[in-house]
Formats: sequence, C-alpha cells, structure tokens
Amino acid sequence: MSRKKAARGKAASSSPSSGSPAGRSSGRAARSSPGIVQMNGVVHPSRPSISSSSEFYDIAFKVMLVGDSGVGKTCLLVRFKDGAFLAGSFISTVGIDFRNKVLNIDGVKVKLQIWDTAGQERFRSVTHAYYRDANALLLLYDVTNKSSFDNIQTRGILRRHSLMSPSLLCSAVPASIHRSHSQSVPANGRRKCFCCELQIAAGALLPNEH
Ligand SMILES: Nc1nc2c(ncn2[C@@H]2O[C@H](COP(=O)(O)OP(=O)(O)OP(=O)(O)O)[C@@H](O)[C@H]2O)c(=O)[nH]1
Repeated sequence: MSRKKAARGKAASSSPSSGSPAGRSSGRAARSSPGIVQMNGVVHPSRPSISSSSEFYDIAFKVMLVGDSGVGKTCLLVRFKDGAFLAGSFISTVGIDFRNKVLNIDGVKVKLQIWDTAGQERFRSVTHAYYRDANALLLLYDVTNKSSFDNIQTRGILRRHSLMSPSLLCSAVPASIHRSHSQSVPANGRRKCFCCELQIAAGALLPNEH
C-alpha cells in the first residue's frame, strides 16, 4: 500500500522505524523473532529486543490512530516521532502507515508501533484489517470541528464491539490544537496533548508487575 504523504514526510518515511505496509518487514521484524511471546497482541521479548531503529525495548504495543480525514493524525505522529510540523498543502493518507518509537516508562523501555490510518471513508475496509491485535485506539478529533468529535464516539464504540476486545484501550485526543482560536469542541478543562496521551496509554498497558 503506497502513501502519498511519503513525498512531504520524506525524512520520516525513510526512517527504518517507519513505513507503509509494503515495507512492514522492518517495523515488524521483532515480532516474528524467535523467543518472543505474543499474547493478545502484546509482544513480550524473552530478553531485551532491538527495535528496527536500533533501540532496545522490553515490551511492545500496537497503537492505532483513528479519526476523520484532515483532523491532523499524520501531523501529530510526525511531530511526535520526528519533531517536525507538516505545514503546507494537505495530502491525504492513502491506506495506512506506521512509525515506531521507544519510550521509557518508569524504567521500562516500551516500543510503540503507531499506525496512522487514512480517515477517508473509501479506505475503511483496508484499514479495518490492521485493527486486529491492537492494544490501544487513539480517537483523534479536530477541536474546531464538532462533527469530527461526534464521529469518533461512534467509531470508538464500533471498533470496540467489532474487535470484541473489552481490554482495548480507547482514548479521545484533541488534534489541530493550533487552530483552536475557533475551537468548537470544549477541551474539558484539561488540554490533553498527543505525547501525554501516548505516555498514559503506554503506562496503562504495562502489566501490573512493572
Ligand atoms: N493550522 C493548523 N493546521 C494543522 C494542524 N494540524 C494539522 N493541520 C493541517 O491539517 C491538514 C491535515 O492534517 P493531516 O495530519 O494530514 O490530517 P489526517 O488526519 O492525517 O488526514 P487523513 O490522512 O486524510 O486521514 C494539513 O494541511 C495540516 O498541515 C494544527 O494544529 N494547526
């Protein structure tokens, strides 16, 4: 599956820890290595493993970014992974893409494999296949667009039911916050940031013994 955004996010896309499903082997190499136990989509290496970005990690989780087209999913992910903001003309994601990032949560190296799904309706059937084994869904909405907020509620409920996984972590996350001068969805007192939400999700997914 190719993705138009590769052109503008060149540096990020050329990273070995990111890619489209066509290049998924690098991102998923660790998952098929010997000695890795997979339970409910959680990857527990039997010893510290090395991610495709040459970073060791103790445990890995699959996180899906979901939301309407244009809410800012790719921008947030590229910002989180590479620290760059994708300004300029909007090029919609084609299909699905992913990036890896290793976080240190209370001394545990947590590898997040973050999947950026296309928001456009026509890719729904393609992206649906990638929800299997997901540990968390981050439901992104544009703070200036009320319907994008209403839609994530439906999407979150539908996903949870279709995956029949009550343990799946779902969280609503505001995006496009730099457009917030015309904010139409209340931030509920606390201004959640994408980076914080990923840290919270990673912490919540860790087994109790950590
Ligand atoms: N001003 C402003 N523009 C933003 C912000 N976040 C995203 N954008 C712009 O919104 C447009 C859409 O952002 P994307 O991240 O590509 O949206 P997406 O949710 O990935 O869209 P799909 O790939 O179609 O699902 C781009 O032109 C971005 O530059 C923000 O915080 N402020």
